[in-house]
Amino acid sequence: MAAANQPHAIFVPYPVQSHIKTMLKLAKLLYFRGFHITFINTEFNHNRFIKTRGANSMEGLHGFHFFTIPDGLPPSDPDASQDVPALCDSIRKNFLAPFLEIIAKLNDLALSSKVPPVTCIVSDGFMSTFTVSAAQEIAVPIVLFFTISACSLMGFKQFSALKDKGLIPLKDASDLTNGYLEKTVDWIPGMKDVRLRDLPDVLRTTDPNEIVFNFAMESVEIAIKASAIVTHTFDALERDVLNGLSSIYSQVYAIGPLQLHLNHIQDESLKSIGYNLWKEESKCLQWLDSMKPKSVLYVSFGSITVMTREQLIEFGMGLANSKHPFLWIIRPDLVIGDSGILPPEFVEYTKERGLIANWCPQEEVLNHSSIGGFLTHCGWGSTIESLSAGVPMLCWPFFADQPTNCRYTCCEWGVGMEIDSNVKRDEIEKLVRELMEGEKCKKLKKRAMEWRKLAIEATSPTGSSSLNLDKLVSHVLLSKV
Ligand SMILES: O=c1ccn([C@@H]2O[C@H](COP(=O)(O)OP(=O)(O)O[C@H]3O[C@H](CO)[C@@H](O)[C@H](O)[C@H]3O)[C@@H](O)[C@H]2O)c(=O)[nH]1
Repeated sequence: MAAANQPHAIFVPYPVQSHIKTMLKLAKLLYFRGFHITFINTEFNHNRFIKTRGANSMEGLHGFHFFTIPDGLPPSDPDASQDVPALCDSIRKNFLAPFLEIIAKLNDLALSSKVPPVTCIVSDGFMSTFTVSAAQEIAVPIVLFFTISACSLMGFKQFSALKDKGLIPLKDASDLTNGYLEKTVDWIPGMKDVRLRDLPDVLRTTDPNEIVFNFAMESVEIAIKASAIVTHTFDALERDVLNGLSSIYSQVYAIGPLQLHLNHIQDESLKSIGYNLWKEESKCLQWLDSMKPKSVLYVSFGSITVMTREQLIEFGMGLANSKHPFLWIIRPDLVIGDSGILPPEFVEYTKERGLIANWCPQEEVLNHSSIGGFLTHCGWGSTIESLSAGVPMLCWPFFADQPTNCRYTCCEWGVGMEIDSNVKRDEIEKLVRELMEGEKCKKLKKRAMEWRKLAIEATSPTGSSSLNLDKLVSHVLLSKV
């Protein structure tokens, strides 16, 4: 029997690794504050979790259940990331009906007291195209959780204004290379000196009907109708942009970094329900145990980035020539049309000081005493995890919000150096040396440790993120619409 007055939140992540992980963390935090949780994955991702983590892997928290929605896409490789434009298109067209069916089913179960009635929806900001109307239909509050930085959310939110001003879509493909993207945009609330190229690269299209461009623009516009907006950041890190967002959306809460809140919960059951769609290789931590403090560069490009074999080799030979130890995550689907096998000279040069794995427990890796730097694609999950661990970064943004995160990491927060998009081994060698040794390295590490301290403060019981989370729960999630 479920308690009829227990709050019941439905969680709807955007169906890719990083978003699911961040949403699961917030769901667990609410669970430990007494919420009943229904978490919705696509069938594709649910099956991947079961395949990777085992048949019972989605169990272990009483009152924390999973439901699935078909993703509406043709069958694809069960170990690979999916096609983002196809997903966005399908979300707009196919997700509302099965979502309403789940809500109806839950409310039926509530009639026989098997679950509490649904009281609120916590939707990924990029699922707003169907979740906001569903919440209105059943008259419950809806929180849109953007699992990205405040600066990149602000970047996406400017798309409609940039379009109205005729600045995007691009007039011609030559605008990608003729310096047009260097144009400064000086009127965005809370953002100074950003160039078009620092905004989410989804705007770099010449096609006004491009799917992801329109999907992103629509998602952040619909967000105005939500009860509240949440971002995975903290006030001290992005105060100006958060103030800017508050002038656009009615209630904005920065509640990150979520892992640091979870670190306060001393309950073994927290470990049940894992976050990863790939299996973490624990050999990584054992290998790090054998390395010297702060000596290892961690290299990972997240869950969606892909690259050519030529790019992989440039990274590999740059790492080899830098002579620094490294742990490099090469997902099975990282290299386009290739198994990612590196040339014999790379293997020869690095066999004593390099480890390659398919996937690792990244947050444990970043917090390991042997890690001295992170070569990243600037996904927001990786960026905030690196800031939380006090680890400086080399940045090679690949797509979406990553150019914005890169700009802030390097120019505003002072904890990173950017790698040219046309990656070359000599530049990698030079930047790895700069990050891991010498004067610049000291400055970046000092700054990274300062951000770590502020992140820990924000998630202490009286810190800004903890207070924002308290307010989010009491003023929004437990309120009536
Ligand atoms: O071996 C690995 C590699 C990664 N991770 C985890 O995977 C996540 C990767 O997330 P992120 O760094 O955000 O990268 P993407 O997977 O690329 O994330 C997508 O979603 C993010 C927002 O959630 C966006 O910022 C990115 O641009 C978008 O590509 C992080 O939590 C990592 O800890 C592991 O646990 N082990």
